[in-house]
Amino acid sequence: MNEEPLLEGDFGGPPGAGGTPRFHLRLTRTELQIQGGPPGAGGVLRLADVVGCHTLRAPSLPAAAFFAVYAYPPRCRGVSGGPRRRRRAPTFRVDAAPHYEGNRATAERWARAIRYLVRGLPLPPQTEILPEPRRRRLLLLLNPFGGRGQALSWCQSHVLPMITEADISFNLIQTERANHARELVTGISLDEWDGIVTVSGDGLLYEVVNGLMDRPDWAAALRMPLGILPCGSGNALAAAINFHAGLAPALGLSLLQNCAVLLCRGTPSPLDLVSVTTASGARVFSFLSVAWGLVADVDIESERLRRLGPARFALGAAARLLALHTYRGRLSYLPAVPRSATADVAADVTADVAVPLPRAISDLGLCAGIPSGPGTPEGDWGDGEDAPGLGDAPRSGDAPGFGDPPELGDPPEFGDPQNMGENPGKKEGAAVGDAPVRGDAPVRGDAPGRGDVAVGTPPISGTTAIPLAPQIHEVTQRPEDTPKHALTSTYDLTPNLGDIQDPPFHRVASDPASPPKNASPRGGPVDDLLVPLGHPLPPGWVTLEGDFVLVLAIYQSHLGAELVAAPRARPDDGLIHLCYVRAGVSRGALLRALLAMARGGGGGGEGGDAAAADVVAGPPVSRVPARAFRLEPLTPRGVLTVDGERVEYGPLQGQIHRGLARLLTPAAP
Ligand SMILES: Nc1ncnc2c1ncn2[C@@H]1O[C@H](COP(=O)(O)OP(=O)(O)OP(=O)(O)O)[C@@H](O)[C@H]1O
Repeated sequence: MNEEPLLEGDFGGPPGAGGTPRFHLRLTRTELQIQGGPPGAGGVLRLADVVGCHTLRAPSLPAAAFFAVYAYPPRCRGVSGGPRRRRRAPTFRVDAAPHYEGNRATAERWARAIRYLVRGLPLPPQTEILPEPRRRRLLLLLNPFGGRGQALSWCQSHVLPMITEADISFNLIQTERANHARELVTGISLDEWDGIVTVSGDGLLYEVVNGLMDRPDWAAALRMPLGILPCGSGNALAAAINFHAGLAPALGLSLLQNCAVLLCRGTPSPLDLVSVTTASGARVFSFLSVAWGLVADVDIESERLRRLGPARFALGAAARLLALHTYRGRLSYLPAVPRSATADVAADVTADVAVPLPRAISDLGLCAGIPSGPGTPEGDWGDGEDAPGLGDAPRSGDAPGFGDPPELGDPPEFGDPQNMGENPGKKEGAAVGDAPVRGDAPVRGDAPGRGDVAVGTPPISGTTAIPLAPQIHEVTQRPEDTPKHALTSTYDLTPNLGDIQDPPFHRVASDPASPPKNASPRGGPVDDLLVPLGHPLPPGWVTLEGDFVLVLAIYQSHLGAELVAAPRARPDDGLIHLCYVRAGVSRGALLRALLAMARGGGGGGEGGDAAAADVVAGPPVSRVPARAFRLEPLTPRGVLTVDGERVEYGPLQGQIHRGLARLLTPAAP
């Protein structure tokens, strides 16, 4: 309540409330403070929960103007999956001036100021003459079969009304088959859109990223802001966005509502991509993870349990724990740590045998800290019921909740973009097949911004001097040492069925001779940290050889909506968080590690994230921050996934490209 108000004024209630309830409003940068009105009507509306504000007119009160604030504060606590949000639309009457024009000007001043604040746009000092912020146009791509198949109904009931209130115009296209989204984005006209948003799981966004990379103008295409509305079974990126926004862990509809609110408030921010090259030379771009062993097996084997939603992963993991497999292979990586810090990294890596890793890494300040609090506080806007006397503006297409149905203001200034009566989702129905559902006709305007973002990271050269634990042997790697069988074996695509003995790992130092750089086989930046698969690694790389339960290269905090795998990972930290568990781990220790990950993702409720950050960090999970990695499976059969999608089995390698893509995330207040 102490923040300096940007606007302050006295207003009446909605049309049906008559003239008596009067409200005193104060608008600050972070909240709308509502005082007065009937008992219980006051309170504070956090702008973090507000998606838009429209001006309205009531025919029965021709001189008055109204403005409605659309907010979705979290309501119920204790609901499984996190707090649900409930729509609020407090509506205020402006009636101080004798004529409509004067009242409309005041209502519009408030509405625009709120819209600016919600979108994080800089407010000019003089708020009297705010120009209308440009309307955003989103291309929504929806997989009707993602997750439990609820994407379309959830989108219609929860997303489309909200983004309409946020003045976002959209086209909604349902995908008809795998790779449909990928094909679509290779052909779209980029400057018609301010963002591409997938409504499904991580797999659909993976298609979009790689479709943009297929374009000849891939560099410009990757400037297109991307968003995700989670309706899949994994929803890892959505959970990471939720996490970094400081919101309480959420699942299902709660997570979707959170992400929809965040999207309405979103501005583009950098998103790291990892280019992954497989044995055949295919190159894909990944925003989430590369997995081998337990994680990949569970992901692919639980596909048939898709209808269970996120529970499919818990069941799959339980089955895999009972029949634990190990995989022999060679994991090499280019540490992300500068030379001066090698001692700490060495401690971590060597400690694969004995000491937890991530603490030392975070102590080096390489990773941004995780948000301190588990969730943002709820506003004190009543306790679940509508405040008496403070009528909510009707939902678009709903019967009005008060006597006189509000109307648009004057058409020239309050035209379609403000049209409260318009609800594309309800009015027109969502398209099935490739007929797009039109929201409002897209407005042509500025092409999406093309800010400069660093592509790639400077190579780190030099040979790392690492003190070795007694169990680990250093070997100088020469070309003839390259495991030819690993590079030339025929890999089939069935999971490994046999456990393998657990010999100690070997660290292999790389050959200092300067190897050839990896050429870019198709669109995308050159992988300047990599040499072609099959060539000896450049100086500065570290290699571990042995038997693994899992190897996971992850660049987001979450592996699934309920699984925090790298709590300190940020979407743009320029790091591959390399996690691995070596053979010999007990089932109990592995189960504890998985449960700690699940606690971080929501199983532990609020506060779980921070606690899990420490638990997940310890043994048996070893972690190394890296810029690039190479994985050479020596077990001839197994599963490899990129962003949860299966790729050819065999050696692969990847390098991070910092901030190569852009992600729609909420603007800082
Ligand atoms: N209309 C469609 N019919 C069949 N498959 C589709 C269709 N649209 C997309 N796909 C494919 O479905 C797969 C899964 O999609 P998606 O990842 O969006 O959902 P999910 O698997 O439930 O979620 P998650 O990846 O988060 O677990 C992707 O490989 C995608 O290519």
